[in-house]
Amino acid sequence: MEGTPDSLTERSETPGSWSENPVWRLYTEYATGRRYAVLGAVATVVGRAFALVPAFVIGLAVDAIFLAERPYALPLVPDGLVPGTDVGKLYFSIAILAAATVAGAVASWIEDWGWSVFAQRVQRNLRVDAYERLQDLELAYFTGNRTGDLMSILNNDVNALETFLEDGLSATLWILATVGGIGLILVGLNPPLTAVTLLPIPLLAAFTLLFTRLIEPRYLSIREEIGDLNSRLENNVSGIEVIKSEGAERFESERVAEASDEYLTANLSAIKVRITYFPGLTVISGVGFAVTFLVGGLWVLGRPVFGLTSALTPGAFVTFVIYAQQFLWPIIRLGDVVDDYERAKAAGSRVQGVLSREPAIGDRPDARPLEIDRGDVTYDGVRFAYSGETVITDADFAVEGGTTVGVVGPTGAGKSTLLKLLPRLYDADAGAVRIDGQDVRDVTLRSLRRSIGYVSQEPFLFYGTVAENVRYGTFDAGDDDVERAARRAQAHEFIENLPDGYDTLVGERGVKLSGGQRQRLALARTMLKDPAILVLDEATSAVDTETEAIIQDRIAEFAADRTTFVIAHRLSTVRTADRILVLDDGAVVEDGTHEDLLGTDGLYANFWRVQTGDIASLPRAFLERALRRQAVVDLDEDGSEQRSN
Ligand SMILES: Nc1ncnc2c1ncn2[C@@H]1O[C@H](COP(=O)(O)OP(=O)(O)OP(=O)(O)O)[C@@H](O)[C@H]1O
Repeated sequence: MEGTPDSLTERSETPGSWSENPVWRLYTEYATGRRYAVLGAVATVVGRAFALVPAFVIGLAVDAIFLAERPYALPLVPDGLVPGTDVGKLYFSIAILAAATVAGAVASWIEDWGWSVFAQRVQRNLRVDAYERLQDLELAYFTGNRTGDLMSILNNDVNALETFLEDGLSATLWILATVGGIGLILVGLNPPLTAVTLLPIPLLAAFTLLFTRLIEPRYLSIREEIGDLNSRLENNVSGIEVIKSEGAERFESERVAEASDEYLTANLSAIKVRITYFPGLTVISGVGFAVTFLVGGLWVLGRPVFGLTSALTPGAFVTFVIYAQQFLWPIIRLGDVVDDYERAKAAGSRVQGVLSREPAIGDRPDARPLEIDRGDVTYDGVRFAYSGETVITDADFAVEGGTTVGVVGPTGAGKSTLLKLLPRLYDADAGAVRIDGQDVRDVTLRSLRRSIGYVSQEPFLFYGTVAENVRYGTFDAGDDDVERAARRAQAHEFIENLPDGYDTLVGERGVKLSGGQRQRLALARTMLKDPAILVLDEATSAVDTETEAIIQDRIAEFAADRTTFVIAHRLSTVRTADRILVLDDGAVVEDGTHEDLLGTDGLYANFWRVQTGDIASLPRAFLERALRRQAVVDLDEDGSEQRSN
């Protein structure tokens, strides 16, 4: 529902959804460099094959050179290549060991390269897609979630998924190749002893299952805590001016410490489980290995175990024991993979929360581009609520194209909200907003927003040059157009006085501009866009009255042939408007020209008295209401602003 965004951490309950299997989903949807994964996979298997060579050659050398128990025969190596003397065979064995080591190192390089390129590309694609989907979501989603938490999803969670792809997938294949290859060799060498080696496997599997059950909720809670911590840090860095001016450093340090403590607690809880798991795996496989060594050793000595025996030469036993150790080691490494996978899964469920959310405001399937004729705007029985809190109770009015309409009213009356329904920053809950007879929900968002210039109360400047900020949204505009727009918005003079003129860097880390200068840049941006409909939401509130008078002239000239809404507290800003709408508690209570409204002697007339300093003649009822209204906007216990009635 509008205004009630889902929680970021909401997880899909669909069985088999990709939060259950993030790797598969990532692989199928985001892998553009699959050939790199294939290269990595081939290199993993080939590398494993080279790693098997030493144990085999050492066992063979013991039996053939030192004990003369079997002939020196290597698979794939023609007998003619094998030297005749024992010393020659020893050198030959060492040469093979060296060659296998070098070949293994080359394979390892290719393996790392292949998997890394693959994982980095998936990470890039996933981040870009998650960002695109996020920015398509409606404004309510952003006001309902914390910036730091969203950043944490786009950064930390996407990175956690990439880590698994880079290390986890290659390690899984490495384990499969090692266990499969060595398992086959062990069976070939001695099936009964292989059965002994396999004894700890069911125990390892049960232990791993228990680990995943315990670690899963802990990793999810870590991801949530890191989101909380990020939000706190992001909020404090943005609000550093208030922290300093309020002397709230200690208070904020404590809040950061609290969030860090919660993150620490969540981490320690997971660490306790993880550090128990790894030694547990080592103990189980170590005991298993000791049993293999004992049983095999007794068999080499010709002693049966539980009535069972098997023929085994010392060299074959050496080979078997080295392989058995190599067989159990990957199973311990499996712990790392399971651990990485569990982290990736927790991160995946959060990324999925973004990816699976459909924008509440988007184009209908049959949406057509908005066609502007005269620029008439109609609000037809419009109602709107933020999270169930009704703000627009009934807006019903029609504005003729080309008209300039002032919108005034007490603070919190719903003026900004009313006009945010026009470019569909929010959608009305009931009724319809129409432009030239077309319901704004029936036209494409792109065409709608191209046709409306919205200058908000607190304009945002991106880090970049002044020219880039003015050009924002009309990216193909030339320098002359930018300058013309800046002159119209009465911004050219102060821009020329900046250190690098239009090339001065502004926004975060750039030159600091005053509120009035920012507003003029935003105005220039909208004038450059040249929209058919203009909404100025307190757009000149921060400039001094003298400059405002000059801007008013320019705005009037610019607005002459386009439908314009001007929200203002300073009534002088809207005095000359063709028409003024007075809003109170979400409803239009008065409608007319400045003179009409003074004649009506209602809310507007009283505002006018306030602004002309004629306080003495204000009716008592108006003053009492104004005082009551001040009490309406209150702070709740969390410190967030709320309407209390
Ligand atoms: N994103 C939001 N989520 C929830 N409530 C909101 C949101 N934005 C505004 N409100 C609430 O809606 C009411 C109307 O706000 P709005 O900004 O439209 O009033 P306004 O008349 O423009 O006020 P002002 O003159 O102070 O700018 C206020 O009570 C405000 O607290």
